[in-house]
Amino acid sequence: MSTAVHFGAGNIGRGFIGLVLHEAGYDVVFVDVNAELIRELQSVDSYEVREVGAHPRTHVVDRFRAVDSREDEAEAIAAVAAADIVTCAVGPNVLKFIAPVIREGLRARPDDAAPLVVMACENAIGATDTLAGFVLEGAGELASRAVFANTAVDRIIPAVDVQGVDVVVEDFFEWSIDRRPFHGHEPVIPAAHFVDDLGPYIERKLFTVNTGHATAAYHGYRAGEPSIAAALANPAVRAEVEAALGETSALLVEKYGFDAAEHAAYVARALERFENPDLPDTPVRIGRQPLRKLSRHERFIGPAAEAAERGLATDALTRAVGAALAFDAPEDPEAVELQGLLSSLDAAELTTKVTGLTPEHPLTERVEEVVRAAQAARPASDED
Ligand SMILES: NC(=O)c1ccc[n+]([C@@H]2O[C@H](COP(=O)([O-])OP(=O)(O)OC[C@H]3O[C@@H](n4cnc5c(N)ncnc54)[C@H](O)[C@@H]3O)[C@@H](O)[C@H]2O)c1
Ligand SMILES: O=P(O)(O)OC[C@@H](O)[C@@H](O)[C@H](O)[C@H](O)CO
Repeated sequence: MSTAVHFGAGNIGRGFIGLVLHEAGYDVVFVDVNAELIRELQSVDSYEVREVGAHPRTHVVDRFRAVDSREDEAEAIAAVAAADIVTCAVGPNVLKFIAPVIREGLRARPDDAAPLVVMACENAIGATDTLAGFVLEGAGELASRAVFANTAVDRIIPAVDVQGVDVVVEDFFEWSIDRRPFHGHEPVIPAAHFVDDLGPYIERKLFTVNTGHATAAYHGYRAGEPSIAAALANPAVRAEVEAALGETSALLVEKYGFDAAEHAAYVARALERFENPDLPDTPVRIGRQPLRKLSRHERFIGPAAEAAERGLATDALTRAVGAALAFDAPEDPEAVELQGLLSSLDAAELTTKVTGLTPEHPLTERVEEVVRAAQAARPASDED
């Protein structure tokens, strides 16, 4: 039996990647550091993945086990050493923390074992390359023991409060995997699709689905909307989302030669997905970790910088940056840190630190303007 080790038994782990690998015939080993989640997974023989939307369907995942890598790192390492595939969905900022377990798992593999397939499933460009860098740091000799392949993952899974470890997901998913590192020996995962060039897929997804989602979330949050559906029902918010996606569409169509009508249909589908009435989602989940989302190669500055370099419009994307700067959800550590930076740095310092834009970049002046506006709009407080 083939085995897949998946790091991150959260929404994507259980509701998307773990399910797809299970249905591809793999025994799945979930590795997580959330002790309560692992205990819950260890206490059941199966869990349900409930697809909601126009085509509702329920899947049962029943060939898995769960390991708490904080409690029992040796077991997690042994699972990697014996696995055929390792995947992860932990968040891009967490890759460095799972790398040592994967590294020691690689080291423990039999010398004659087939190379381990390693694929990060994160909302970030080149996430597997980033993971590979951490895994092989000081262990370059292990490179021949693994095949690292970048992927793009797309399925909206909010943190719906369901009983136990069942997961509610949208009735759509897309998992695109770069086939080039496999040199013709791709793993058999029928529901995934292997592509010769992942670039267009990951940028289309990140700069359409995630840019649109985050634009709706940040403008919606600032407008006081409680859900993403309500945000998109707010005409002013919807206009901002459509304008921002108009700008990323112009970039993607020019950069990759996408058919404009086909891309417009992809955008329209994304908006429909956001509004799924059976999938309550919130601005706070979608806007989580604003410093990550405002960083240089992410869903706002990534496309806006490239659009500015091409002389394309960026006003809506920079307005979305302004809305993101007002995201002060107290339960989000990055939102709290961002508000601290807004009060302690000047516009130029904050722009450089948060967005990674150089002072001479054609987008920088416009971003500094929205930073100054955000700083001026912040309520005065004692410590300011
Ligand atoms: N939820 C979605 O709609 C969605 C869709 C596509 C992509 N993504 C991406 O998938 C990734 C995970 O998102 P999610 O929504 O599943 O988040 P999540 O919070 O539901 O799951 C993340 C899991 O990682 C675990 N984790 C944290 N540190 C760990 C460590 N050191 N070792 C092992 N596990 C660890 C957490 O305990 C949690 O269970 C993110 O990159 C996200 O951007 C999410
Ligand atoms: O997961 P994040 O924090 O990168 O972004 C929040 C949402 O936009 C994201 O989870 C989407 O639901 C997902 O990327 C859809 O495929």
